[in-house]
Amino acid sequence: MSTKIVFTSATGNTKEAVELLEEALQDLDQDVEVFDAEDGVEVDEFFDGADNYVVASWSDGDNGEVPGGIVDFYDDLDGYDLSGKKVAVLGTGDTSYPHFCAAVDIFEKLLTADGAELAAPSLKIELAPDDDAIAKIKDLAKTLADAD
Ligand SMILES: Cc1cc2nc3c(=O)[nH]c(=O)nc-3n(C[C@H](O)[C@H](O)[C@H](O)COP(=O)(O)O)c2cc1C
Repeated sequence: MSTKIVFTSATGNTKEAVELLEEALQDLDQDVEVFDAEDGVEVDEFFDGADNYVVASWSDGDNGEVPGGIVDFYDDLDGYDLSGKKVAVLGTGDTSYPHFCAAVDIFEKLLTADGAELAAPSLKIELAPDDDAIAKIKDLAKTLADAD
């Protein structure tokens, strides 16, 4: 099985979560490709050639927004046909904001509206991954590896 991951991270928490997911998938003999959204990954190139697709983002704005680093990707996804694609969403956030991990909810809504199927429940992580979050990331990797 293969997984492509696109992420955005400003201070490193989401990047760390993505690196942990990449390692966990590789430990399960999965093929993994990771893309930083700030490098300008195109939606049609990203959603091609893998079994699973993961979108990972931190949350920005007082009421929760998609960060600037991944907003072009987000905008291009609006109305895109993702039927038949298996996706998962993860994000880091801060529970002191009114909408914890808002970008996770925003992406989950858009991806499913585009017809994608959730391969795993969305994963929300408080700031940098702690032991509990690391265990959940490993569970996510296992779910993705087992998805058919
Ligand atoms: C300007 C700003 C707005 C934020 N808004 C939210 C928010 O609405 N919800 C949330 O859960 N976290 C919010 N956060 C917290 C970040 O999402 C959190 O620190 C995250 O782990 C940063 O990820 P990164 O290290 O990958 O950049 C905000 C942080 C900043 C700086």
